[in-house]
Amino acid sequence: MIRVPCAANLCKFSQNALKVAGVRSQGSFTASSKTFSLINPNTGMQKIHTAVRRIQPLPTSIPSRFANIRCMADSKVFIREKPHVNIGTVGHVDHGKTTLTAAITKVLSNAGGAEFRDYSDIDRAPEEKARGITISTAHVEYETPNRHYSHCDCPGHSDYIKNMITGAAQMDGAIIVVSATDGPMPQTREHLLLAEQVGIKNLVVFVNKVDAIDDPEMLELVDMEMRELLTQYHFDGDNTPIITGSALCALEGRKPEIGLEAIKKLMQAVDSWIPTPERDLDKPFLMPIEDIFSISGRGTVTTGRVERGVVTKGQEVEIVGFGPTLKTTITGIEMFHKQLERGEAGDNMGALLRSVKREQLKRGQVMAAPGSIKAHRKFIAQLYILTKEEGGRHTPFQSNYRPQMFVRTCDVTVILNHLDNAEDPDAMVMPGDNVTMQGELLSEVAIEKGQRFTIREGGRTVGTGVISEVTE
Ligand SMILES: Nc1nc2c(ncn2[C@@H]2O[C@H](COP(=O)(O)OP(=O)(O)OP(=O)(O)O)[C@@H](O)[C@H]2O)c(=O)[nH]1
Ligand SMILES: [Mg+2]
Repeated sequence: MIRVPCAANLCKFSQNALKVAGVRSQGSFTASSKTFSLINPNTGMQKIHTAVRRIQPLPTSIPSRFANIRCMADSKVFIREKPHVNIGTVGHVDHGKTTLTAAITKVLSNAGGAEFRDYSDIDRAPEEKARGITISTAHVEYETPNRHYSHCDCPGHSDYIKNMITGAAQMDGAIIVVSATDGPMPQTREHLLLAEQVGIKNLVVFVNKVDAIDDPEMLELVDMEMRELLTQYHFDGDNTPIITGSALCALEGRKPEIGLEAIKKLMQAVDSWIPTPERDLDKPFLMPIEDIFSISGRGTVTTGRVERGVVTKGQEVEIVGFGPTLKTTITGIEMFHKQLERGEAGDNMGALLRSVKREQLKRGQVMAAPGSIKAHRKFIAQLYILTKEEGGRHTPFQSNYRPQMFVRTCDVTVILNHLDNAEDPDAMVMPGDNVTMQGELLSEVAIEKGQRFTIREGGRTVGTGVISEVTE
């Protein structure tokens, strides 16, 4: 059963259709609306369905793959499929992230691609519980002629840090806002560093508040400084689009040359410079192993939820983690007690394996397309350490800290140390800190750059992290 995160206003028919498809909404239903849309978080495809008496419009494969339901106010039947991209505004405090978010919705709402969201509406961000950590984020939705966007804006610096490390609202790209009056400031740098470490590859720069400067040379300076910084953090400093304008003017409908027009230019740059993320279905197959059974007369079966890619009966796979990689062939795929020819991202399936013994397998290994992932022992990660209030540690720790690391279905002891080139190798890591550390796992596990994980100690989560580099 999938729970639908947002409240949906759907009529009785849609409710039934969803029920049959195995989708459960947390919201209440009303009898007013006739169409609703489903956004597939894996493929980013958005489908708008019409509610009808018969429950046909929802194919049975929907439940595992669609997670969001949004109600469309009008009752016209239309199907729209646009690629979906997650972005956000980042940058130094007060540089205009929230004003820009509101301005984007205003400009796009005039073109029919958004619902206007007022500044106060966005800034009063709801608190989200992401893996036990409360993060304030506002999610705003809009679309350009080419793509559908979910846009995340956080109220405070620490919320950005948590959000980017936990991936509460994963960003495929971001708009970095920098005020023309100040130029890049400490949090501009910090967000660039974080963006790099969590694997965001493309950024667009918005130089804001140009209405408030008298000296146009200031703009050249900010442009130069931003390109230098981008290059320093391994972004494409030479070619990254830098748009100048005023979010406030756009929001207040003044000076269209730096208001409205700048926002249009910005969204064109976002459309073209931030690539559509590769769909999970197109990636090489990977399923973390949750459980292992041996079925007498048939062989060994592994179960789990397919994280990415597609697998078919007869396909060769590798079992990676805890010891040497094993090669085997999938001789059968089963879902809900039915034999199938293929499984794909989002499916919970069981795989019957050729000539592998139950004793050779372990929860925490992954089953993957050959050569697509390897087991490793050492890595560098960006970590956020929970505060006492967030259920984390009450006391700081130092190098040689040994919590349990949870990654996919695996848990393994990890030794965390300050980096070899750390300024102070004895430095304390305090609850609430954001630190870069190197980790050494006691057993080899399938990990890769960008992999998120949590660290736990005595049964409670004390931190969360993302791997920025695999070193050994
Ligand atoms: N003159 C001028 N002021 C602006 C512009 N954009 C935003 N501001 C003002 O700058 C201040 C900060 O704007 P916000 O949008 O709240 O900035 P923020 O980056 O979201 O700030 P935090 O969420 O606190 O980090 C507000 O007073 C805005 O009205 C602009 O284009 N021109
Ligand atoms: Mg803000």
